[in-house]
Formats: sequence, structure tokens, C-alpha cells
Amino acid sequence: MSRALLSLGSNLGDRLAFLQSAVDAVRPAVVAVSSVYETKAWGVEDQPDFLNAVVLVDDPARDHWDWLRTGQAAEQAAERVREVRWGPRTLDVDIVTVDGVRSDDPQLLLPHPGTPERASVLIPWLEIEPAAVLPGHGPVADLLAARPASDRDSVRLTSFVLA
Ligand SMILES: Nc1ncnc2c1ncn2[C@@H]1O[C@H](COP(=O)(O)OP(=O)(O)OP(=O)(O)O)[C@@H](O)[C@H]1O
Ligand SMILES: Nc1nc2c(c(=O)[nH]1)N=C(CO)CN2
Repeated sequence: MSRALLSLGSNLGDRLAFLQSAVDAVRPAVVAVSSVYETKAWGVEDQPDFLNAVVLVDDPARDHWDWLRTGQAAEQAAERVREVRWGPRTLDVDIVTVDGVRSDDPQLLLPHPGTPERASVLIPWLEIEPAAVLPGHGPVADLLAARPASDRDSVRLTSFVLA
């Protein structure tokens, strides 16, 4: 069993199409896909708004490294150019959690260390798993409640739909 939560982000080009391409890359394993949210950029703030979503996947045949490779292949297919840390990108696929796996390998940190601070991940995650728990950090609802209101307000539900 390997159940993973992937976070998807795009702020360059046809953002919705790039998010859809990531969902397509994991299609047979998809358990749930969140709505699409438009979010103010964190990290490097002077860049276009992102579209963000999360997808829950399950495939007993895959381990956490397989999910990383799949995400990176989707990023490459989106012709992502790696330039600035936290800078603009056609597609970002982060592996948020894989079962209860903890990893401090820099190639695959699990859970993804940015998660507790990112309303752009916590809000869509709660939408599809209201009782979600981030291993080592506690209930996702509590993590979101701990964020300043400005963070929560920087995430807006859109009417875009991922198929
Ligand atoms: N949980 C993870 N999910 C995806 N990539 C990870 C994870 N942990 C470590 N990495 C590594 O991070 C690198 C990718 O970094 P990337 O350029 O996407 O960072 P970023 O998206 O700018 O920042 P952040 O990781 O804080 O969202 C890859 O080399 C990958 O191996
Ligand atoms: N709102 C938002 N901001 C970001 C995002 C993202 O997905 N959403 N990804 C980044 C690069 O990792 C940098 N900043």
C-alpha cells in the first residue's frame, strides 16, 4: 500500500492545463482531486498568482521514490525550467506525505517540510480529507487554524475543475 498526497502548483502559461497534465500522469491511482485554488505567491512574492490543487493517490505497487519520479517526469513534460528557488514555474509537483513515511534524505524529505506553513496546501487537503493528520505535526485543521488570517485569505476557491 502506498497512499500519497501530491501538491500541484503552476503560475506560468496555461496553468490549468499544467495542473491537469499532472493529474493525467497519475490517473489510474487517483483517489480524490481537490478543487483548484488561486493563491498569492509565498516565498518570492513578486511573481504571478499560482493555481494550486492537491491529489490523493493510492497504488500498492509504488513506493515514495516512485511518486517522486512520477512527479518529476510530469514537471519535465511541462517543460519546467529550474531557475530561481520558489520562483515562477509551469508545474511544481511536491510529495507532501506517503503513508507514515519519514525521510530526511534531501532528495525526498517526508513529510514535505514546507507543509505546515502553506495554506495553499492545507486548504485543498482539508477539502478532500477533513480529518487529515500530517505525520509528526498533528491535525491539518489545527495547522491551518494556526496560520494568520492573511495566509488563509491569500487562497481563493476558483470554478476551474480538474477532470
Ligand atoms: N517531498 C518532496 N517532494 C518533491 N521534491 C522534493 C521533496 N523533498 C525533497 N525534494 C527535492 O527538492 C528538489 C525540487 O525542489 P524544487 O525546485 O521543486 O523546490 P521548490 O518547489 O522551489 O521548493 P519547495 O520544495 O520548498 O516547494 C528536488 O531535487 C527533489 O528531489
Ligand atoms: N501560492 C504559492 N506560492 C508558491 C508556490 C505555490 O505552489 N503556491 N510554489 C512555489 C515554489 O515552490 C513558490 N511559491
